[in-house]
Amino acid sequence: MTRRIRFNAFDMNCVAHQSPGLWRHPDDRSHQYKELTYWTDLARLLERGRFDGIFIADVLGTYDVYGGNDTAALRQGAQIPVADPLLLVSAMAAVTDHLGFGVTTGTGFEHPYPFARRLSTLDHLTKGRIGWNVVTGYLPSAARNFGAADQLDHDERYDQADEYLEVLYKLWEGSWEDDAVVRDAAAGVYVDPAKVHHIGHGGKHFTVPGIHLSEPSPQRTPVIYQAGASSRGVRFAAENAEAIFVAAPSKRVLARTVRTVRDALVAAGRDRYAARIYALATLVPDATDEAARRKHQEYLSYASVEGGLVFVSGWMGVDLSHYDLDDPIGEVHSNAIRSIVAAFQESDDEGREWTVRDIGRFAAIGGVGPVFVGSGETIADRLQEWAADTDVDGFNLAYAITPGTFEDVVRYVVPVLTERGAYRTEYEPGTLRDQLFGAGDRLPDDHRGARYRLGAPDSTVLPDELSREPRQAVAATG
Ligand SMILES: Cc1cc2nc3c(=O)[nH]c(=O)nc-3n(C[C@H](O)[C@H](O)[C@H](O)COP(=O)(O)O)c2cc1C
Repeated sequence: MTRRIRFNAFDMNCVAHQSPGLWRHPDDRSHQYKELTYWTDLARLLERGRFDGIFIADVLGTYDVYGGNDTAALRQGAQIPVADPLLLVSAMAAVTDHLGFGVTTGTGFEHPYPFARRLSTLDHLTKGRIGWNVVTGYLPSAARNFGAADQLDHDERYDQADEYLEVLYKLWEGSWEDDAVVRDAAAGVYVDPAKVHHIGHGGKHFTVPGIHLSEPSPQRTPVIYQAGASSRGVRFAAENAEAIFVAAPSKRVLARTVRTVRDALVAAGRDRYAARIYALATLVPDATDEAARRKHQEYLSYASVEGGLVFVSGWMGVDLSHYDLDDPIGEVHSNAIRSIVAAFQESDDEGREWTVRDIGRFAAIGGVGPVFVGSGETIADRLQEWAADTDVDGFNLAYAITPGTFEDVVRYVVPVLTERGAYRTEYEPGTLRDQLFGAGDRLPDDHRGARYRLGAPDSTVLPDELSREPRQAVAATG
């Protein structure tokens, strides 16, 4: 049977998300990120292309690792200025019916209580099309602006994220019963208090005794996305994620990453295919291979190696301005994104060692994923070959220019894959989770979040008689 390929669009509320320098291209509209019409036009386009969703990245700091300050990042517009990802969703949801929304927020910067409500609100407003990309952060500049001297240690950030998710699962899955809202006009009862439960959470980082503020939304827990690829990150993803973003510069590294992730899903007691895996890639299609090659060359003429190094320094947590451009990357220790360091410490698919210049040039279009250039047929061949050889479910598509790259994908690549039976011909009905797995709107019973449902083993819900006592009494027992 022909293997089906899925697409996600990768964007961010800023200019030239993963293509530093390309904001100078005359056809790039990324500087219009401040206008709703940029986002609503893009959402319509992606839905026309039957993408699974749009994934909106975010950081809460500047890329000030390169050169030890934020001068180069600002000059390059390297994900700065950057605006809020969540506020874009309602507008895009209003002009689409099926497109999913994967929004990124970090677990280190906001208390889970108001965050739980914001995502429930978006799940209601999108009719169940919201996903959350759980990130633990990697920029020390973000931590500093929240009052810390530095970010927590790499693995500790994941430990804290574990508890963050525990609080959220308790609020989303265990607080309100499905039939709690009765809207009984005759009896004058809007909510049946017996069906709303105080979650009773007390942990190392958070104390949340009360109820969730929102009533149950179509999916309750949003689709959980994750992109950590270190060994601790993979364990976290395997326990929580339903969609996993991976990024690797070569097919060999990608295949190994996917195998590791799928093995980890099994080790976490889940099915090998319980999470959809999307690999980062940038496509440069045109009517012919030759036209696409010319277009790629033109894009490269705008790409900024310095901008690429600003990003990679931030991702690696290593100031690459100290290296000679022709130095190999060698042995470095990272407290940022360990998997990216490891990926570049391997030779590329041709067996060459990566130098600092190679990395800067490579990352200047589409970050650390491959760039496929050619006609729709040529690119479809590559995507099908990579999917078959690496076992990914699909691709998370960065852009060289926006929306031009996505227009080209919808125009040249989607029809070829569809013709080959490798791409969906229409959206299935239902929520984002149902679109991804065809197994309903809610988390499956073998997912970690299900353990916090009312009556499930890890529920800490307070007994009714305690939670409905006058507040004084509850405080005394808590
Ligand atoms: C494709 C991809 C997209 C990511 N997007 C973000 C993002 O938007 N914001 C962020 O803080 N981290 C982002 N990350 C970083 C990861 O979520 C994770 O925090 C990081 O990889 C560190 O974990 P690791 O060392 O386990 O890989 C992304 C990683 C990848 C591979």
